[in-house]
Amino acid sequence: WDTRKPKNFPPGPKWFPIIGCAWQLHYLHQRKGSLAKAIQELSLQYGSVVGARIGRRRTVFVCGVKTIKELYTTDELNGRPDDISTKSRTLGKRRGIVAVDSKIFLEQKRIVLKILKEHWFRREILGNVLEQEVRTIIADIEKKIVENPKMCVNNLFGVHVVTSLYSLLTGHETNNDNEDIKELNSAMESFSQNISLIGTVFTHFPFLRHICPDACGYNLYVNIHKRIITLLSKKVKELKVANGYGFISAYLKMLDFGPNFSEDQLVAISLDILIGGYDTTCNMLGFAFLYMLLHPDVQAKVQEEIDRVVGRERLPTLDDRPRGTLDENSGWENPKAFNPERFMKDGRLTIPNNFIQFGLGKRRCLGEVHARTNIFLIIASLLQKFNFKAIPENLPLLDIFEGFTPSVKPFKALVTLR
Ligand code: HEM
Repeated sequence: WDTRKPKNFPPGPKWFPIIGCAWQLHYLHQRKGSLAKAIQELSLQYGSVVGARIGRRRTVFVCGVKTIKELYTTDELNGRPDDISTKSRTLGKRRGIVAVDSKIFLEQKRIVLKILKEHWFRREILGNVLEQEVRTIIADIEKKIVENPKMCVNNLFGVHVVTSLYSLLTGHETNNDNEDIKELNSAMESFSQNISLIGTVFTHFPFLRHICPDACGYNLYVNIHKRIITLLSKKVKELKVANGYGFISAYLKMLDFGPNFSEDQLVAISLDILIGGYDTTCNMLGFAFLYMLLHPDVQAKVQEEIDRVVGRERLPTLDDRPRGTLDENSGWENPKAFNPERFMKDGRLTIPNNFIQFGLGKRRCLGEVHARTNIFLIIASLLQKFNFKAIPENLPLLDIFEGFTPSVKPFKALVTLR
């Protein structure tokens, strides 16, 4: 609760007793509309590394590509806190990959990547599963067009993203798949709307969970994780006798590899895969389609390219990816302009070093192959089949909703068959 800053702590706003600088951050967050913008504002004053204290937690914010890269690639900064938020997600003990560090982290991440490479990141498996899933999204949209062509675009993906992650985990090898996917999708929706990566009231003021566990978000946090863990534990039990081909079955065969391998650890890793893959993929798709609405000229160019490379007779497949360019978009020279063509040099796709949306170093995203494949297939296939137009009386805004990770606020589009 000390208001004095430790020696060498990065510069930042003044600390008050108990709350630290939570109030200043909250005020700036409200005024700027998103935490990222609030931190950018602070970095103008204090530099690219800003020191803060929110309740008990000392927090350091890092701004700018150069400093973020340094953060990702400095080993000492790959640790994770052993606190109430990392423990209470997995029933009282730190488990999985995201919330652990040191040797157990390196060992478990290496094994997970090995299993994914051998069992999932293969053209004939990942490509086929995701291509099938895209056909289901298209059928859903066609049905919706008949009912009402004005539809909420960012709600179109959740259940499909869950289904693809569920396939990765289970290989769809049990009897209750549909009911389980429904429950998982509902839990993941609740997760991404109510839980924030930057923490919530009880993570910054842990004592509040004993005084007002509902109001400080503790009960919700524990209950949402419990819902997901209960379902995953049931799946692990079923797959112990089903002997399937998904990630869970492969890991179950390794339970005698050492003291860090257990069913609880397997459930926690599966939770990490869902949490790492759901919100991020849905949000990236939300942003991509919002930009397509705001920039119909870019949408038309992308459609022109799909028609030229793939045609209209069949859906785009993974094999078309090297011949298309639309899954890469971010910008540096004029970052606020939506200009995917900035990544084309001499007719070839050229990805700059600063393109680090999947992180870098030891903590780099382990689902990158899955995410890139899924995003490519969904965007290419939907733009081949449909036109997405803004609705004049309901124009979408680039307002940020701060869920688990930032997303665009729900928006509607007029969707028609091309
Ligand atoms: C567009 C989609 C995605 C984006 C933008 C994204 C981004 C990231 C980033 C930046 C990190 C590093 C976080 C850190 O430094 O702590 C990360 C880690 C992670 N991602 Fe992804 N991700 C995406 C999709 C996925 C998918 C589909 C999966 C699962 C199949 C996944 C699973 C994970 C896991 C388990 C980690 C933790 C790795 C670790 O702690 O070492 N992600 N992701």
